[in-house]
Amino acid sequence: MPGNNYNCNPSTPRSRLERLLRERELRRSNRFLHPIEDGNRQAELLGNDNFLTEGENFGLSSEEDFPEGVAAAKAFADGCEWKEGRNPKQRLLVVANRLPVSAVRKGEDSWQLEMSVGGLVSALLGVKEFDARWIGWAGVNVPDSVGQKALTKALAEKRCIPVFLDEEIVHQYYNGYCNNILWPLFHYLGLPQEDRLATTRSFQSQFDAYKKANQMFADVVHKHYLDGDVVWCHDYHLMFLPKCLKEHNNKMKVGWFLHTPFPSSEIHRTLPSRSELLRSVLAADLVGFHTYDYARHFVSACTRILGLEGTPEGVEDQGKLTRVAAFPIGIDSDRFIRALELPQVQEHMKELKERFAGRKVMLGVDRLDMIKGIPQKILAFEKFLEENLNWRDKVVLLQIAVPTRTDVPEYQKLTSQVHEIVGRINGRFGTLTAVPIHHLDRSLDFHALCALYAVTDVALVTSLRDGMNLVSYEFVACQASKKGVLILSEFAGAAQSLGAGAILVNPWNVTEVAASIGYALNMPADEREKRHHHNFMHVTTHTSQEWAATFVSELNDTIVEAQLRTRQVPPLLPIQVAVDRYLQSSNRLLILGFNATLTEPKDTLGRRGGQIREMELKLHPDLKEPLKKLCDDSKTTIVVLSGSDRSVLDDNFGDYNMWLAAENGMFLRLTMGEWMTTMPENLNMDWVDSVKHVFEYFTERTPRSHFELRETSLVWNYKYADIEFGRLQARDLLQHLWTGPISNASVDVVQGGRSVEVRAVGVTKGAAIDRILGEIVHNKGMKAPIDYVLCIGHFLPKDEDVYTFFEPELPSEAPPTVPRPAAANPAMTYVPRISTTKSGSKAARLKKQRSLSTLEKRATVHGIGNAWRPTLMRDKMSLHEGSSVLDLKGDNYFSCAVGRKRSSARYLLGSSDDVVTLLKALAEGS
Ligand SMILES: O=P(O)(O)OC[C@H]1O[C@H](O[C@H]2O[C@H](CO)[C@@H](O)[C@H](O)[C@H]2O)[C@H](O)[C@@H](O)[C@@H]1O
Ligand SMILES: O=c1ccn([C@@H]2O[C@H](COP(=O)(O)OP(=O)(O)O)[C@@H](O)[C@H]2O)c(=O)[nH]1
Repeated sequence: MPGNNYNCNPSTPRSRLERLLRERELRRSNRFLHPIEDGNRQAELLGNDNFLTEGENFGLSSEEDFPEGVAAAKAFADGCEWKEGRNPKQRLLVVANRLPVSAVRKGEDSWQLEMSVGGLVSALLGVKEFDARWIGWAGVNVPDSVGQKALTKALAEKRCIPVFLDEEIVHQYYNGYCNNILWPLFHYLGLPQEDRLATTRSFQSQFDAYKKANQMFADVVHKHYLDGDVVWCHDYHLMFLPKCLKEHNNKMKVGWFLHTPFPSSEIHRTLPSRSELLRSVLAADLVGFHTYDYARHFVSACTRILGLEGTPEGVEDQGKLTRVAAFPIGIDSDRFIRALELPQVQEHMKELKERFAGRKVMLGVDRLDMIKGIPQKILAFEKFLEENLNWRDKVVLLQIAVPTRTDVPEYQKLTSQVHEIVGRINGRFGTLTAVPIHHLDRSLDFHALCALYAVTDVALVTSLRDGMNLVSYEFVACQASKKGVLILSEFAGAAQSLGAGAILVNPWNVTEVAASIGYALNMPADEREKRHHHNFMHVTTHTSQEWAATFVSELNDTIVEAQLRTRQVPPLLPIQVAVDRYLQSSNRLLILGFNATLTEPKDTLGRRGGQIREMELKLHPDLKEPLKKLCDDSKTTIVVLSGSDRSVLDDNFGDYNMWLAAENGMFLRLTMGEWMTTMPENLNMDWVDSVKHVFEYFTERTPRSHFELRETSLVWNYKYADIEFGRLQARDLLQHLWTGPISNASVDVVQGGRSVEVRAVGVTKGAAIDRILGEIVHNKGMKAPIDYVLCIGHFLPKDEDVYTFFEPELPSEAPPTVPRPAAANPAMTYVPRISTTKSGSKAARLKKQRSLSTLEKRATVHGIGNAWRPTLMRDKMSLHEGSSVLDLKGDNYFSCAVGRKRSSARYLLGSSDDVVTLLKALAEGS
């Protein structure tokens, strides 16, 4: 129980930032307090070079440790603080396509396990803070159960759990969808160009295999999952996994991290399965990227492609927030630093120095992948040799090109291409005893790699795109004595962290890279030292341990924050209760919004394709019948309260027996009667023309935006425009309005999700309902109090006062009553200012609406109606006998927000389809 380990403390961090700062301090002091323990762990690890024995490595250790990140997160969550010493490690299920070990079959039931190559594996090897298990594919097809059983057992010793994928799935999912479609696309190489038709044809079957494979990973997770585990999904192979996991168990803590770049939304939108993949990832609680740019691209794809809301925190869909943030990965730098002290590494270094004595060593270490820019690198080196005769026998380029994804044709082509260029250059510049390029199509073991890093003068990383590139980090970690130079592609994520110390290049610019090689080789010692120092500090402080601890602790926080948010979300409307109470009541009032309450719900496609159709507001066809029935019930009064103008309400509801309140309640009519205005007197509308001018300007300059000129307000709507451009334009528009046309005007500016509305002060639904209610009570000559109110709408926050209007001041308070009014005022004490107007031109109506209704005149004559008062008239209202207009008995009030999660309404309904269900039930019941 977390509670046992924590102690409530007033200094408990209250905010995320505060907690992260606290955690950082804890981590630092822990490093200082437990250096030996840490050293032992390294020695243990290094003693088993490149191999994982039980209980060591990537957080798979069984030894107890100091789980600061988790403890602090829990402390934050519980409002308590980590108390003392040791705490059980948090269980972590790491799910990645590739296991840290790949299996080679040695017999029917015997297996040899080899270290897998790649940055993802390297980084996760450094994660030691957790009680982790790794779920993934062992890189081999095991069709027989004997083999599967034996391999499962062998892997269990490394705390690895296999997912068995057959050859066909691997072909379609890994070689096909992952490495031939997603990988090039995410690295800006586009969808496969050659054999386009074949690709298009095979696309669907590959995507199906991708989903199937993800489900297979999910099935294994379910088998091993225990309550409270954190499930951390990795990379583009498993974008479908968060959805599979959450569908099975919504309580699971799920994080997803992408190790590659996430491209601009313009690239992502070319992918046929673009929306499905984004939605699946959004099922996670926390989504992480290496850099802020990738995170920004992802959020932008969600807003542009899915039409969701991007916030500084992440992506919001119907009140559900998926947090999106940047978590730059690092390496286990100590592991490299310590390795350099080992005798076998020193021996390697000596050999290398002797072998290349008198020549400067340049190094490239990459998987043989088109994103790594190996041909570009070699061509730049060739150019350097061409232009610098004096360096030809004084420099050597060692290129380690680790074979990868060899079943994918693009990779096979790349291999031949690189071989061809290397051969040509060596033929051109080589001598009988030496060649300028040593190209190795193989991987090196850890010690050989460390030695190579340490003797290198210039490391050359020319990735065309790269999620991070850990080779550059490893090189820096091994250069404490040599202080060599790093030439780094500006398109690698690492450029954002090591950019200050490295020489940044555009790998496509061969001339620039060649010149940088010259600059690096000739760089004076003091400049090298300064640059190295800067990068070394970064690499040794931003480690893979920090990366994982931060991600997991943020994930824990995100879940706690989501729980807090959920607690603030009103519950769903208990439809049956609302119906039962309705049936038991005798004087009911139903206040219904129009847009998104009584209209048909719009799906995303409709939003993109049906602007014209959608802009014309139409009553949900399924509502016609129940609404008619409810309107004809003498015990029920219905008001449609909308921001729309009168003609829209006339068109949709003219045939029903109900009250229409247009323009946020500023105009009112019983469908049998004429329009009246409830507008406050002296409503100053002088600002309208200048605001209209500004709205016109922005509408012209924002494609697919439009504006509505209403009598009491103007609305500029950019719902259908490019969302980011729309927001920028809205910001400009507001800035312009505030400093100009409305700087002194008595207006309210209401910002909707995708709209800006300017209204005269006092034009809110809440203020209007007060006056509308008065008019209804008067018009009906109500004798008995209203004993049931149902108020449903998709109202903007500014208009939510309509929900609170009917709430009692205090929960236990009796409904408002007022003393019996004076005889001089026979009807009631409320003072509506209502005047009749007829439909006509807007200008004509604007003039007419100022005339007074009989009711208003009467009130004025009695000396109480001169001005509209913003106070709650509800509290002053009473019936003839002095009893209150409202007698809701506390519980007979159902306020309900449709399609919103944050609301002051008592209840929620998902969409207007739920409104249909409810109104049908009310109609049927009565
Ligand atoms: O598993 P493979 O198909 O053999 O590929 C190896 C790995 O390549 C990619 O690595 C990425 O992760 C690194 C660490 O975050 C990052 O530095 C690098 O820029 C990326 O390319 C891939 O994302 C991994 O899933 C693969 O395992
Ligand atoms: O012969 C080799 C060459 C590379 N690597 C490792 O492969 C990883 C490459 O990671 P990087 O992030 O640079 O790129 P990725 O291959 O993941 O795209 C680094 O940790 C290297 O140490 C290795 O173990 N043996």
